[in-house]
Amino acid sequence: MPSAFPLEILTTDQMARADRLTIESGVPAMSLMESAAVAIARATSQILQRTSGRRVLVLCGPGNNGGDGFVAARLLRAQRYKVRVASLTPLDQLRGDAAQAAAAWPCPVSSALECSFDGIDLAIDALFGTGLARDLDSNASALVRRLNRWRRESGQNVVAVDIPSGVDGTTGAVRGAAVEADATVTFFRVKTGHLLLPGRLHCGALTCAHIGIRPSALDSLAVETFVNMPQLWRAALPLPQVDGHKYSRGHALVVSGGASFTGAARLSAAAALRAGAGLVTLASPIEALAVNASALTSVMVRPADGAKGLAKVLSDERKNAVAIGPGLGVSEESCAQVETALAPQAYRRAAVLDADALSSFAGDPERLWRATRAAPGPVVMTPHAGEFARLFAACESDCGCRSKLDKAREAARASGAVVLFKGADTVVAAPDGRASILPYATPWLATAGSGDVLTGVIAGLLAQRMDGFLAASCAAWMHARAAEIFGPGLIADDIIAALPQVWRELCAAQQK
Ligand SMILES: NC(=O)C1=CN([C@@H]2O[C@H](COP(=O)(O)OP(=O)(O)OC[C@H]3O[C@@H](n4cnc5c(N)ncnc54)[C@H](OP(=O)(O)O)[C@@H]3O)[C@@H](O)[C@H]2O)[C@@H](O)CC1
Ligand SMILES: Nc1ncnc2c1ncn2[C@@H]1O[C@H](COP(=O)(O)OP(=O)(O)O)[C@@H](O)[C@H]1O
Ligand SMILES: [K+]
Repeated sequence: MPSAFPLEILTTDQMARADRLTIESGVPAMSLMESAAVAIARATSQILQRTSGRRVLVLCGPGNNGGDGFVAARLLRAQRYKVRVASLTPLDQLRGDAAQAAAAWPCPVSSALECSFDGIDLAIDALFGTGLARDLDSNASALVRRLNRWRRESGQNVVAVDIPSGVDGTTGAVRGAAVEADATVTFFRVKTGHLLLPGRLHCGALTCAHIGIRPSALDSLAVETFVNMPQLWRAALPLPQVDGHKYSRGHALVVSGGASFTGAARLSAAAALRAGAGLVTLASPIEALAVNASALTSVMVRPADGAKGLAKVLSDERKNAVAIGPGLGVSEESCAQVETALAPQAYRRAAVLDADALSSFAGDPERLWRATRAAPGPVVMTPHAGEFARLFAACESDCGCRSKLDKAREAARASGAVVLFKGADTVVAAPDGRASILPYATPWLATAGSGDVLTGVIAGLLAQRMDGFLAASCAAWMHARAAEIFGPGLIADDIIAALPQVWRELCAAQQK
């Protein structure tokens, strides 16, 4: 996992407001730019010390991102680095702080469109930052492509100021072309575009520098998007109590598919136990009872055929969280089972819907929303991109300018459920507007059954009565951390086996 960031994630509009509020409160804009440049110069010289490089090219754009570049150039020159500056815009067209920063640069400035990278040890990308308002034009795109080619061919480093130029700071989309950076230094708070793909892949090592904007600038921004890291959900993390017992840790029920599709639900069930549920029962079709029973030890198995059988097993109120979908099969009977799992009850049973529990409603998602909205407790849905597209066509059919985060939020509002939108940049969105973005997950997680394990971890946390949004966020993090601990060669079973180590780390941090 990357080093910790501040919890809040901003859009570029929110960042601009925080900036404005800070300047209105009396902090000079130039002092923010100076602090930003100090952080850039520090990151640059750390890399140059490592590579023993001395020669730096700073590419400056038309706005304040370019202004940061001019100031960083001056600071690095003062540290005796050999610095050249190239500008995308004629200097007489610069305005405000950027013009002031350029005026304080004591050496000649060349045109960025014609600049050479010959003999350069490191390039600073200060072309566009959070003010990027449209796709790069052909000149800027050509420059970015030339920079990327130089980086790949020379093996030298590129440091991006605030965000790699061409990445949309809010959506993470590439606007025509985008810089591929080795390190990105952003300011105050990370932006959504740093963590959503493809933006994250352009950032390299991302750090967030304090530049003098006070946290109180967040007060009026109503920030609802957070980095998915332990700080977000640590206070709600369920831990066994000295005076507790297994029932006080909750009882998760996992619904199994037919005889040839039982592995998925067993993975979920084992993961729910490892996530801390006091008891886990597998509701199995009678035809699959023998295979399930012979493959399980600490997970209990009960016969349950179809929706009726499930209703009978669920008549025990102590089964307070149900996971359904892995290996279930796409059918009308599956729809009926999901409706049974979500049926209004006098008590708050929680539910996780994954895989076939979602796909079974592809032809009539409104039917599923009726059930999720009426459900008595928290409901978490865990679609991957294919399942999301099938179920949330309305959130998908747009001009292409909405981000994964926007889509997940919209889906959560439409369904009244927490939506965990899987992938390398897993987003969790709650119907009340809260959302989290997982900053990192190893691609070794792309292996059969990995999603089934995630479903089980969520069910285990929900059984322990964790809030739906926090449980889904925590599960996504634990899942990713377990995979990171295990490392290369991972299969789904290994995620379950690594969960105790994740708990040990979380408990150790809790005791500090
Ligand atoms: N916020 C803070 O607290 C602090 C922010 N700081 C820094 O300021 C940066 C934000 O500065 P910014 O607002 O001037 O925007 P920036 O990214 O330089 O670009 C805007 C310029 O680009 C132009 N332009 C836009 N798109 C274009 C395109 N496709 N192709 C061509 N041109 C395009 C646009 O022109 P226009 O749209 O007006 O035609 C305008 O001239 C931020 O990333 C950080 O580095 C720090 O100093 C510390 C404090
Ligand atoms: N490239 C990737 N990087 C990080 N995590 C990934 C990547 N691809 C998939 N994952 C994660 O792996 C899991 C796969 O789940 P899913 O697609 O449902 O698989 P399955 O159905 O086989 O269980 C999800 O948690 C997803 O976020
Ligand atoms: K930049």
